[in-house]
Amino acid sequence: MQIVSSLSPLALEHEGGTAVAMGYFDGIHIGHRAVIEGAVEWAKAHGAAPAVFTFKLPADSKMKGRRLLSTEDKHALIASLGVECYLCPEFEEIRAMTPEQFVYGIVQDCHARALFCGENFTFGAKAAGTPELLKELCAPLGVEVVVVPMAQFEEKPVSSTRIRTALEGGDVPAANAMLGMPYAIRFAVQHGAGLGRTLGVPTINQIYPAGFQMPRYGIYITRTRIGDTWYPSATGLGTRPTVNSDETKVTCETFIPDFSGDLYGTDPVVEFYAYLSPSKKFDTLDELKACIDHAARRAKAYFAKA
Ligand SMILES: Cc1cc2nc3c(=O)[nH]c(=O)nc-3n(C[C@H](O)[C@H](O)[C@H](O)COP(=O)(O)O)c2cc1C
Ligand SMILES: Nc1ncnc2c1ncn2[C@@H]1O[C@H](COP(=O)(O)OP(=O)(O)OP(=O)(O)O)[C@@H](O)[C@H]1O
Repeated sequence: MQIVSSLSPLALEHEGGTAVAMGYFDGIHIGHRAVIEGAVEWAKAHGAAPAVFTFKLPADSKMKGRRLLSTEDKHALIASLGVECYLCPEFEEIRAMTPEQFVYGIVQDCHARALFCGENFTFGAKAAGTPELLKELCAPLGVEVVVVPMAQFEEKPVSSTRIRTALEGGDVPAANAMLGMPYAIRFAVQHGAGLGRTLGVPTINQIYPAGFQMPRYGIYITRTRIGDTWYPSATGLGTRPTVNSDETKVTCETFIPDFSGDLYGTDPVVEFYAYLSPSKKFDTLDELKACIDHAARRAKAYFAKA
């Protein structure tokens, strides 16, 4: 996938132009996929290159909520859908553009023959552009506009915002249904206090980077990929009240009962499946160990059934 990080013309290998899916696409949920797959299919049928036009926000930006996906994982998911060109300027570069400037800019830089978006797509300064205006502006240019119907979950449109809310409430099945895949993290394994290992429940510690959306604090059934193998696992996300009194220290700790080995320096994928319970402040470390073992048994039973 060719990645262009500013608003500048794409270098295309052939004359067929592009079909461009437009939007922020955080999470690559089922609605996003419908828009992107629409562009990929159109491109295949018309001898064009499938493209995505999106934009980058600073990590501390509040504009699109907290991140569901890292830039790398977003790229990998979009590439896996068959997208060949990825145009991703900083938001500042496009913030003040009128809807007309925005559309003419994309059509020119992407050599676009078709533009794809969802029904809730907005563009241009103050989000003034609508899908109707997009069609009006594109008609004289001979550029086709395809507005994809909103993908629904429980009779309401899916959005990245709804997925964030589901995660905040610990409703993993809803988040996963809207994502069309398990909610997952892939962060580097950090050194912890080493207490888990002493207790016989070693954990990988992963830290959510600033600006990322965290699920509700508590204990989850997860599975973890090491190499090419998926292992049932149990994850505790939060402040570890039994062993830590600093409320600002939040960790995501995963115990993988059927694996032993050194995972420091790796970034295993941890997929979330179900919220079990809130974390507790236990009086003894034996009780903490029993809680972690219990969650691990639940995880193994969950995947044994699946
Ligand atoms: C499945 C699971 C559940 C956990 N539940 C709790 C909990 O209820 N209360 C708590 O204080 N810590 C909980 N933790 C975090 C443990 O305190 C932590 O993993 C342990 O102290 C080891 O930390 P270390 O990796 O820094 O050595 C949980 C961890 C896991 C993996
Ligand atoms: N449920 C959906 N069905 C189809 N297309 C969608 C859906 N949700 C968003 N889109 C489209 O996907 C593209 C990217 O959407 P974008 O990430 O900007 O918004 P979103 O998913 O609604 O998230 P947010 O809640 O942050 O607004 C846009 O073209 C948008 O219209």
